[in-house]
Amino acid sequence: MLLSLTGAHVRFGGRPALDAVDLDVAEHETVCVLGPSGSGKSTLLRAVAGLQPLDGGRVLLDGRDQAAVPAHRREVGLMFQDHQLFPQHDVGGNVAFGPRMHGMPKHERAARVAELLDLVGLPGAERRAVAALSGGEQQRVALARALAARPRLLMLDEPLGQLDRSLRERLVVELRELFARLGTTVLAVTHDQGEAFALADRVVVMREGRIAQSGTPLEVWQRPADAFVARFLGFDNVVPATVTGQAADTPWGKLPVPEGSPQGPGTLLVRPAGVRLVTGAEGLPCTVTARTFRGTHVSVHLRPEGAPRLEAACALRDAPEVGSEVGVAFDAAETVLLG
Ligand SMILES: Nc1ncnc2c1ncn2[C@@H]1O[C@H](COP(=O)(O)OP(=O)(O)OP(=O)(O)O)[C@@H](O)[C@H]1O
Repeated sequence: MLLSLTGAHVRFGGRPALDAVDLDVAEHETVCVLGPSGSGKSTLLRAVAGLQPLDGGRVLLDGRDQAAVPAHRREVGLMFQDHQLFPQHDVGGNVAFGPRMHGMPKHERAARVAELLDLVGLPGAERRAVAALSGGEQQRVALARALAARPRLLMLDEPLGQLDRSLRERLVVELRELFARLGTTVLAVTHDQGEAFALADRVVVMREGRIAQSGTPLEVWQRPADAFVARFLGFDNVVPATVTGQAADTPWGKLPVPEGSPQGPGTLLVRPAGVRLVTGAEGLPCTVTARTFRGTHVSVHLRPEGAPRLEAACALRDAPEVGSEVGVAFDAAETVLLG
């Protein structure tokens, strides 16, 4: 493992910000830490970078305990969300900062800077003023600067935080390609699940200083560990359920569940794609309370009588009007028992 945290604890005024965190990052792996505001993501990065001492547990880089290693001697690069470029330096001066600090000779530095600006898609931008760059360009310069010192581990805090959506979606693809090409090991934190799922080989979901779930994007998406993770991912159709065979008793009535589902009491999730609108008197009667266009589909909000609200994903042309009465049927293939 390139990075291992074992039993990492950090407390602020008695409250845990990191609570018994165990986390491994393998060489060449990109791990994205995801979680709501205040769940401990930045504290985790700062602890690895040596900017935040641990109250318990260990940080190992390449198997070596980092307790006595000061921040500037750890082989990690850190890129913060407000990219903090030096406004008095041009682009080249910003990217060359780390190599200069490490005493790299001038001609080597120039070659390294040119290579990195090429990599991040800003070839020949050395002499441009950072104030004259767009937000996305500044982000790339910050990334080139973080990569310039060739860190063993690159850590990104909300790397694309302030950019608009289309730029973020484009950059996330470019970053993934770049990291694969360079073989960079990356630990990134974000509160944006789309970003995390697009960038990561593995996502780690945090809750109140603890790891709620760790897995590949597909594993976490298909099988959220619990109701918290499911809701954090934006799934709202989550209810208590009791499973017997291939049926579950829920507040929405008896629902079909996949073969092999855990039996007895539990928590059930139905993805919006598994909430089908049916005609006439069939299914669970619901009132349509809202419709939101999502580009590829319409998210339809439904209020059943005396049961928790539901969200359905509908084709654009099939979405019913707000206020209409519809019936709902459930699809076992889109239903998951959590935990
Ligand atoms: N220097 C500090 N002093 C006191 N409390 C702190 C300090 N830094 C963080 N905390 C607290 O520790 C907890 C975790 O904070 P942290 O910044 O790691 O969360 P986060 O997941 O990165 O949040 P965000 O997404 O808002 O950046 C929060 O409750 C926060 O208030």
